[in-house]
Amino acid sequence: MATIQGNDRDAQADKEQLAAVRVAVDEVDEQIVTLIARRERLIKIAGTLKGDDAEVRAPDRVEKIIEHVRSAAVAKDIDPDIVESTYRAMISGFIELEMRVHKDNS
Ligand SMILES: O=C(O)C(=O)C[C@]1(C(=O)O)C=C[C@@H](O)C=C1
Repeated sequence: MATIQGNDRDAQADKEQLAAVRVAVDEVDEQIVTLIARRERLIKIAGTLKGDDAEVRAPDRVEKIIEHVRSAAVAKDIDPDIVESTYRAMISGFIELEMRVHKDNS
């Protein structure tokens, strides 16, 4: 009878563990998208409250947010550069959304 031995068993265990890790990653992604949806609702409201395009883009506010999330990353012992680049990409998308909302409201 064939049995799984040595390296084969390790490879099989790694595959199973990777599958479990991917299930957990998918769950985290669901939670992140839920939070992004909440953030989007707030950004849309902000877009109706601002006076002009410069106020929508608010570069000083963006830098404050980046500073804040970098500190939060350091406190959680994760890479602040990954958090910063994620936030810059996300905020850039939200600025375009907020610009559209602002234009529709003015
Ligand atoms: O804080 C604001 O004023 C927002 O509108 C939010 C937000 C963001 O997505 O974080 C969006 C646009 C501005 O450039 C700054 C920040």
